[in-house]
Amino acid sequence: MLRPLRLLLSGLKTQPSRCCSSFVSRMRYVNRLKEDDEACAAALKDGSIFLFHRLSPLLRRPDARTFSPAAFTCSDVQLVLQRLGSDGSQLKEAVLIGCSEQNQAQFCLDVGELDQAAVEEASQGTFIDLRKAFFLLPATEAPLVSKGQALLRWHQTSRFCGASGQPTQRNRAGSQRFCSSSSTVYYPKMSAVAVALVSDGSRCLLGRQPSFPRGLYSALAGFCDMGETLEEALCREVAEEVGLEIQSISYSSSQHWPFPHSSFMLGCHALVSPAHTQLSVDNSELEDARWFTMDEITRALQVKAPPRRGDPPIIWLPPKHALANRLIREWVEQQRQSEGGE
Ligand SMILES: NC(=O)C1=CN([C@@H]2O[C@H](COP(=O)(O)OP(=O)(O)OC[C@H]3O[C@@H](n4cnc5c(N)ncnc54)[C@H](OP(=O)(O)O)[C@@H]3O)[C@@H](O)[C@H]2O)C=CC1
Ligand SMILES: [Mg+2]
Repeated sequence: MLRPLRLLLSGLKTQPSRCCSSFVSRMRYVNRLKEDDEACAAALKDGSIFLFHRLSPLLRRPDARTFSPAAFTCSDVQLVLQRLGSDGSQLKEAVLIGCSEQNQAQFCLDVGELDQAAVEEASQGTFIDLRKAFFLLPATEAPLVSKGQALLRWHQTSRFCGASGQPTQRNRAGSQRFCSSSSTVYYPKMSAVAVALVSDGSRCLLGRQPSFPRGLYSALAGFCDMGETLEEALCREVAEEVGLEIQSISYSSSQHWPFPHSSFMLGCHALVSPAHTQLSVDNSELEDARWFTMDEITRALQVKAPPRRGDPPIIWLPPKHALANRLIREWVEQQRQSEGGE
Protein backbone atom coordinates (compact mmCIF):
# COMPACT_ATOMS: atom_id res chain seq x y z
CA MET A 1 0.00 0.00 0.00
CA LEU A 2 1.25 3.52 -0.81
CA ARG A 3 1.81 5.66 2.28
CA PRO A 4 1.18 9.42 2.13
CA LEU A 5 4.37 11.40 1.37
CA ARG A 6 4.21 13.38 4.65
CA LEU A 7 4.23 10.16 6.67
CA LEU A 8 7.10 8.75 4.64
CA LEU A 9 9.17 11.87 5.30
CA SER A 10 8.42 11.92 8.99
CA GLY A 11 9.35 8.21 9.05
CA LEU A 12 12.68 9.10 7.46
CA LYS A 13 13.23 11.82 10.02
CA THR A 14 12.86 9.51 12.97
CA GLN A 15 14.38 6.29 11.69
CA PRO A 16 18.07 5.64 10.99
CA SER A 17 18.86 5.99 7.31
CA ARG A 18 19.44 2.76 5.38
CA CYS A 19 21.99 4.24 2.94
CA CYS A 20 25.17 3.55 4.97
CA SER A 21 26.53 0.79 7.15
CA SER A 22 24.26 0.20 10.13
CA PHE A 23 26.89 1.64 12.49
CA VAL A 24 27.26 4.83 10.48
CA SER A 25 23.51 5.26 10.13
CA ARG A 26 22.98 4.73 13.88
CA MET A 27 25.62 7.33 14.76
CA ARG A 28 24.13 9.83 12.31
CA TYR A 29 20.65 9.11 13.63
CA VAL A 30 21.69 9.83 17.23
CA ASN A 31 23.44 13.00 16.10
CA ARG A 32 20.29 14.13 14.30
CA LEU A 33 18.18 13.50 17.42
CA LYS A 34 20.54 15.74 19.40
CA GLU A 35 20.04 18.56 16.92
CA ASP A 36 16.35 18.20 16.10
CA ASP A 37 13.93 18.50 19.06
CA GLU A 38 10.94 17.40 16.99
CA ALA A 39 12.67 14.25 15.71
CA CYS A 40 13.81 13.47 19.23
CA ALA A 41 10.29 13.80 20.66
CA ALA A 42 9.05 11.43 17.92
CA ALA A 43 11.89 8.98 18.60
CA LEU A 44 10.95 8.88 22.29
CA LYS A 45 7.50 7.55 21.36
CA ASP A 46 9.07 4.52 19.62
CA GLY A 47 12.16 4.30 21.82
CA SER A 48 13.10 2.37 24.93
CA ILE A 49 13.37 4.03 28.32
CA PHE A 50 15.55 3.02 31.27
CA LEU A 51 14.19 4.18 34.61
CA PHE A 52 16.22 5.57 37.52
CA HIS A 53 15.15 6.63 40.99
CA ARG A 54 17.41 9.32 42.47
CA LEU A 55 20.15 8.08 40.14
CA SER A 56 19.76 4.38 41.00
CA PRO A 57 18.91 2.27 37.92
CA LEU A 58 15.95 -0.10 37.80
CA LEU A 59 17.14 -3.68 37.28
CA ARG A 60 15.28 -6.88 36.61
CA ARG A 61 16.31 -10.45 37.27
CA PRO A 62 15.41 -12.63 34.29
CA ASP A 63 16.82 -15.59 36.25
CA ALA A 64 18.51 -16.22 39.61
CA ARG A 65 22.00 -15.42 38.27
CA THR A 66 21.38 -12.60 35.79
CA PHE A 67 20.59 -8.93 36.23
CA SER A 68 19.63 -6.64 33.38
CA PRO A 69 18.52 -3.02 33.09
CA ALA A 70 14.77 -2.86 32.56
CA ALA A 71 13.90 -1.28 29.18
CA PHE A 72 10.37 0.09 28.83
CA THR A 73 8.42 1.44 25.90
CA CYS A 74 7.14 4.99 26.15
CA SER A 75 3.56 3.77 26.62
CA ASP A 76 4.66 1.35 29.39
CA VAL A 77 6.23 4.25 31.26
CA GLN A 78 3.15 6.39 30.69
CA LEU A 79 1.01 3.59 32.20
CA VAL A 80 3.29 3.30 35.24
CA LEU A 81 3.25 7.08 35.74
CA GLN A 82 -0.53 7.24 35.39
CA ARG A 83 -1.03 4.37 37.87
CA LEU A 84 0.97 6.43 40.36
CA GLY A 85 -1.15 9.53 39.82
CA SER A 86 1.26 11.41 37.57
CA ASP A 87 0.07 13.16 34.39
CA GLY A 88 3.01 11.77 32.39
CA SER A 89 4.58 15.18 31.73
CA GLN A 90 7.84 13.86 33.27
CA LEU A 91 8.42 11.97 30.04
CA LYS A 92 9.72 15.26 28.61
CA GLU A 93 12.60 14.95 31.08
CA ALA A 94 13.85 11.76 29.39
CA VAL A 95 17.45 12.08 28.20
CA LEU A 96 18.77 10.44 25.04
CA ILE A 97 21.50 7.85 25.74
CA GLY A 98 22.02 6.30 22.31
CA CYS A 99 20.59 3.89 19.77
CA SER A 100 20.38 0.11 20.03
CA GLU A 101 21.66 -2.24 17.33
CA GLN A 102 17.99 -2.73 16.49
CA ASN A 103 17.89 0.99 15.57
CA GLN A 104 15.80 1.97 18.55
CA ALA A 105 16.56 5.24 20.32
CA GLN A 106 17.39 4.72 24.00
CA PHE A 107 16.50 7.17 26.78
CA CYS A 108 16.83 7.38 30.55
CA LEU A 109 14.40 9.00 32.97
CA ASP A 110 14.70 9.70 36.69
CA VAL A 111 11.40 9.25 38.52
CA GLY A 112 12.89 10.29 41.88
CA GLU A 113 9.85 12.39 42.79
CA LEU A 114 7.63 9.27 42.85
CA ASP A 115 7.47 6.72 45.64
CA GLN A 116 10.28 4.22 45.03
CA ALA A 117 8.47 1.12 46.29
CA ALA A 118 5.35 1.97 44.27
CA VAL A 119 7.36 2.34 41.02
CA GLU A 120 9.17 -0.92 41.77
CA GLU A 121 5.90 -2.73 42.24
CA ALA A 122 4.30 -1.21 39.14
CA SER A 123 7.35 -1.93 36.97
CA GLN A 124 8.39 -5.28 38.47
CA GLY A 125 11.97 -4.26 39.03
CA THR A 126 14.27 -3.02 41.78
CA PHE A 127 16.20 0.25 41.97
CA ILE A 128 19.77 -0.63 42.93
CA ASP A 129 22.53 1.84 43.81
CA LEU A 130 24.87 2.16 40.82
CA ARG A 131 27.91 1.20 42.95
CA LYS A 132 26.31 -2.24 43.24
CA ALA A 133 24.28 -2.34 40.01
CA PHE A 134 27.33 -1.60 37.82
CA PHE A 135 29.05 -4.80 38.95
CA LEU A 136 25.91 -6.96 38.89
CA LEU A 137 25.27 -6.15 35.23
CA PRO A 138 26.99 -7.90 32.32
CA ALA A 139 30.01 -5.89 31.10
CA THR A 140 28.10 -5.21 27.86
CA GLU A 141 25.19 -3.51 29.64
CA ALA A 142 26.90 -1.71 32.54
CA PRO A 143 28.23 1.16 30.33
CA LEU A 144 24.74 2.05 29.06
CA VAL A 145 23.42 2.38 32.59
CA SER A 146 26.44 4.33 33.79
CA LYS A 147 26.15 6.71 30.84
CA GLY A 148 22.45 7.24 31.63
CA GLN A 149 23.20 7.96 35.27
CA ALA A 150 26.02 10.36 34.36
CA LEU A 151 23.73 12.34 32.04
CA LEU A 152 20.91 12.48 34.58
CA ARG A 153 23.33 13.62 37.29
CA TRP A 154 24.70 16.32 35.01
CA HIS A 155 21.20 17.69 34.36
CA GLN A 156 20.34 17.61 38.06
CA THR A 157 23.45 19.63 38.93
CA SER A 158 23.48 22.04 35.97
CA ARG A 159 20.17 23.82 36.35
CA PHE A 160 21.75 27.26 36.68
CA CYS A 161 24.22 29.20 34.58
CA GLY A 162 27.59 29.79 36.25
CA ALA A 163 27.94 33.15 34.48
CA SER A 164 24.48 34.75 34.97
CA GLY A 165 23.01 32.68 37.82
CA GLN A 166 19.82 32.28 35.70
CA PRO A 167 18.10 28.91 35.07
CA THR A 168 19.35 26.96 32.04
CA GLN A 169 17.10 25.16 29.53
CA ARG A 170 17.85 21.80 27.99
CA ASN A 171 17.33 20.68 24.42
CA ARG A 172 14.96 17.75 23.90
CA ALA A 173 17.69 15.12 23.72
CA GLY A 174 19.34 16.48 26.87
CA SER A 175 22.71 16.68 25.11
CA GLN A 176 23.15 20.36 26.06
CA ARG A 177 21.76 23.16 28.24
CA PHE A 178 21.47 26.80 27.27
CA CYS A 179 21.37 30.06 29.21
CA SER A 180 19.44 32.65 27.21
CA SER A 181 20.65 35.41 29.52
CA SER A 182 24.39 34.88 28.93
CA SER A 183 24.03 32.96 25.61
CA THR A 184 26.15 30.15 27.04
CA VAL A 185 25.76 26.57 25.85
CA TYR A 186 26.72 23.92 28.41
CA TYR A 187 27.65 20.34 27.50
CA PRO A 188 27.91 17.31 29.81
CA LYS A 189 31.29 17.24 31.57
CA MET A 190 33.64 14.49 32.61
CA SER A 191 37.04 14.58 34.28
CA ALA A 192 39.99 12.98 32.52
CA VAL A 193 41.84 10.40 34.63
CA ALA A 194 45.15 8.79 33.68
CA VAL A 195 45.58 5.19 34.86
CA ALA A 196 48.83 3.28 34.43
CA LEU A 197 49.97 -0.23 35.03
CA VAL A 198 53.61 0.39 35.88
CA SER A 199 56.06 -2.43 35.24
CA ASP A 200 59.82 -2.84 35.68
CA GLY A 201 59.89 -5.52 32.99
CA SER A 202 59.26 -8.50 35.27
CA ARG A 203 56.96 -7.18 38.02
CA CYS A 204 54.01 -4.80 38.10
CA LEU A 205 53.17 -2.09 40.58
CA LEU A 206 49.81 -1.83 42.32
CA GLY A 207 48.63 0.41 45.12
CA ARG A 208 45.71 0.77 47.48
CA GLN A 209 43.95 3.78 48.98
CA PRO A 210 42.73 3.65 52.60
CA SER A 211 39.13 3.73 51.30
CA PHE A 212 39.57 0.52 49.22
CA PRO A 213 37.96 -2.70 50.51
CA ARG A 214 40.43 -4.88 52.46
CA GLY A 215 43.00 -6.63 50.26
CA LEU A 216 42.13 -4.75 47.03
CA TYR A 217 45.09 -3.44 44.99
CA SER A 218 44.73 -1.51 41.74
CA ALA A 219 46.71 0.30 39.06
CA LEU A 220 47.90 3.82 39.91
CA ALA A 221 45.58 6.59 38.76
CA GLY A 222 45.09 10.32 39.02
CA PHE A 223 43.00 13.18 37.68
CA CYS A 224 44.64 15.10 34.83
CA ASP A 225 45.41 18.71 35.66
CA MET A 226 44.19 21.46 33.35
CA GLY A 227 46.56 21.82 30.39
CA GLU A 228 48.35 18.51 30.91
CA THR A 229 48.84 15.83 28.28
CA LEU A 230 48.01 12.24 29.17
CA GLU A 231 51.75 11.45 29.28
CA GLU A 232 52.47 14.41 31.60
CA ALA A 233 49.62 13.42 33.93
CA LEU A 234 50.87 9.83 34.14
CA CYS A 235 54.48 10.85 34.83
CA ARG A 236 53.36 13.36 37.49
CA GLU A 237 50.97 10.98 39.25
CA VAL A 238 53.50 8.14 39.39
CA ALA A 239 56.19 10.54 40.66
CA GLU A 240 53.81 11.99 43.29
CA GLU A 241 52.32 8.74 44.51
CA VAL A 242 55.31 6.34 44.51
CA GLY A 243 58.38 8.48 43.69
CA LEU A 244 59.31 6.74 40.41
CA GLU A 245 60.25 8.16 37.01
CA ILE A 246 58.52 6.64 33.99
CA GLN A 247 60.74 5.79 31.01
CA SER A 248 58.12 4.93 28.41
CA ILE A 249 54.36 4.78 27.99
CA SER A 250 52.12 2.81 25.65
CA TYR A 251 48.42 3.51 25.34
CA SER A 252 46.00 0.63 25.89
CA SER A 253 42.35 1.71 25.98
CA SER A 254 39.82 3.93 27.70
CA GLN A 255 36.52 3.74 29.53
CA HIS A 256 33.84 5.88 31.07
CA TRP A 257 33.94 5.41 34.86
CA PRO A 258 30.92 6.62 36.81
CA PHE A 259 32.55 6.77 40.28
CA PRO A 260 32.55 9.12 42.11
CA HIS A 261 31.30 11.27 39.18
CA SER A 262 31.85 10.86 35.48
CA SER A 263 35.49 10.23 34.67
CA PHE A 264 37.07 9.51 31.33
CA MET A 265 39.70 6.89 32.16
CA LEU A 266 42.69 6.69 29.81
CA GLY A 267 44.59 3.48 30.39
CA CYS A 268 48.29 2.95 29.65
CA HIS A 269 51.18 0.63 30.33
CA ALA A 270 54.22 2.40 31.77
CA LEU A 271 57.77 1.15 32.08
CA VAL A 272 60.34 2.14 34.71
CA SER A 273 63.99 1.16 34.76
CA PRO A 274 64.64 -2.12 36.65
CA ALA A 275 67.61 -0.27 38.22
CA HIS A 276 65.31 2.33 39.85
CA THR A 277 62.40 0.55 41.48
CA GLN A 278 62.73 1.70 45.09
CA LEU A 279 59.30 3.01 46.13
CA SER A 280 58.71 6.14 48.17
CA VAL A 281 54.96 5.99 48.80
CA ASP A 282 53.05 9.20 49.51
CA ASN A 283 50.89 7.99 52.39
CA SER A 284 48.57 10.96 52.12
CA GLU A 285 47.39 9.42 48.80
CA LEU A 286 48.08 5.70 49.11
CA GLU A 287 47.97 3.39 52.10
CA ASP A 288 50.36 1.00 50.37
CA ALA A 289 52.02 0.30 47.01
CA ARG A 290 53.99 -2.84 46.14
CA TRP A 291 55.66 -4.69 43.32
CA PHE A 292 53.89 -7.92 42.40
CA THR A 293 55.42 -10.89 40.60
CA MET A 294 53.70 -12.71 37.76
CA ASP A 295 52.87 -15.60 40.15
CA GLU A 296 51.24 -13.28 42.68
CA ILE A 297 49.17 -11.60 39.98
CA THR A 298 48.12 -14.91 38.43
CA ARG A 299 46.94 -16.08 41.88
CA ALA A 300 45.11 -12.80 42.56
CA LEU A 301 43.33 -13.00 39.20
CA GLN A 302 41.89 -16.34 40.26
CA VAL A 303 40.10 -14.81 43.27
CA LYS A 304 36.48 -14.88 42.15
CA ALA A 305 34.86 -12.85 44.94
CA PRO A 306 36.11 -10.32 47.48
CA PRO A 307 37.01 -11.88 50.87
CA ARG A 308 34.26 -11.87 53.47
CA ARG A 309 34.61 -10.68 57.05
CA GLY A 310 36.64 -13.25 59.00
CA ASP A 311 38.29 -14.77 55.87
CA PRO A 312 42.12 -14.90 55.90
CA PRO A 313 43.72 -11.85 54.22
CA ILE A 314 44.21 -12.20 50.48
CA ILE A 315 45.15 -9.88 47.62
CA TRP A 316 42.42 -9.33 45.06
CA LEU A 317 42.17 -7.15 41.98
CA PRO A 318 39.62 -4.75 40.45
CA PRO A 319 36.60 -6.46 38.83
CA LYS A 320 36.52 -7.14 35.10
CA HIS A 321 34.36 -4.05 34.46
CA ALA A 322 37.30 -1.85 35.49
CA LEU A 323 39.96 -0.70 33.04
CA ALA A 324 42.60 -1.56 35.66
CA ASN A 325 41.58 -5.22 35.37
CA ARG A 326 42.07 -5.08 31.62
CA LEU A 327 45.52 -3.49 32.02
CA ILE A 328 46.55 -6.21 34.47
CA ARG A 329 45.37 -8.98 32.13
CA GLU A 330 47.16 -7.36 29.19
CA TRP A 331 50.36 -7.20 31.26
CA VAL A 332 50.04 -10.93 32.13
CA GLU A 333 49.59 -11.70 28.44
CA GLN A 334 52.64 -9.60 27.49
CA GLN A 335 54.75 -11.36 30.15
CA ARG A 336 53.64 -14.79 28.89
CA GLN A 337 54.48 -13.82 25.32
CA SER A 338 57.91 -12.48 26.26
CA GLU A 339 58.62 -15.59 28.40
CA GLY A 340 57.54 -17.78 25.47
CA GLY A 341 59.79 -15.83 23.12
CA GLU A 342 62.92 -16.26 25.28
N1 LIG B 1 38.20 2.09 36.27
C1 LIG B 1 39.37 1.78 36.80
O1 LIG B 1 39.96 0.76 36.47
C2 LIG B 1 40.00 2.70 37.82
C3 LIG B 1 39.33 3.84 38.22
N2 LIG B 1 39.92 4.70 39.10
C4 LIG B 1 39.19 5.94 39.41
O2 LIG B 1 40.03 7.02 39.05
C5 LIG B 1 39.70 8.13 39.86
C6 LIG B 1 40.95 8.90 40.20
O3 LIG B 1 41.87 8.09 40.91
P1 LIG B 1 42.54 8.64 42.24
O4 LIG B 1 43.74 7.80 42.47
O5 LIG B 1 41.52 8.72 43.33
O6 LIG B 1 42.92 10.13 41.81
P2 LIG B 1 44.06 11.11 42.41
O7 LIG B 1 45.29 10.34 42.66
O8 LIG B 1 44.12 12.29 41.49
O9 LIG B 1 43.53 11.53 43.82
C7 LIG B 1 42.20 11.92 44.05
C8 LIG B 1 42.19 13.32 44.66
O10 LIG B 1 42.53 14.27 43.67
C9 LIG B 1 41.79 15.48 43.87
N3 LIG B 1 41.20 15.85 42.58
C10 LIG B 1 41.83 16.58 41.63
N4 LIG B 1 41.06 16.77 40.57
C11 LIG B 1 39.89 16.14 40.81
C12 LIG B 1 38.67 15.98 40.07
N5 LIG B 1 38.50 16.48 38.85
N6 LIG B 1 37.69 15.26 40.63
C13 LIG B 1 37.84 14.71 41.85
N7 LIG B 1 38.98 14.84 42.60
C14 LIG B 1 39.98 15.56 42.09
C15 LIG B 1 40.84 15.20 45.03
O11 LIG B 1 41.48 15.70 46.18
P3 LIG B 1 40.68 16.45 47.34
O12 LIG B 1 39.60 15.52 47.75
O13 LIG B 1 41.74 16.68 48.36
O14 LIG B 1 40.16 17.70 46.72
C16 LIG B 1 40.80 13.68 45.11
O15 LIG B 1 40.58 13.18 46.41
C17 LIG B 1 38.93 7.58 41.05
O16 LIG B 1 37.62 8.08 40.94
C18 LIG B 1 38.92 6.08 40.88
O17 LIG B 1 37.66 5.52 41.19
C19 LIG B 1 41.18 4.48 39.60
C20 LIG B 1 41.87 3.33 39.25
C21 LIG B 1 41.35 2.36 38.34
MG1 LIG C 1 45.72 8.29 42.70
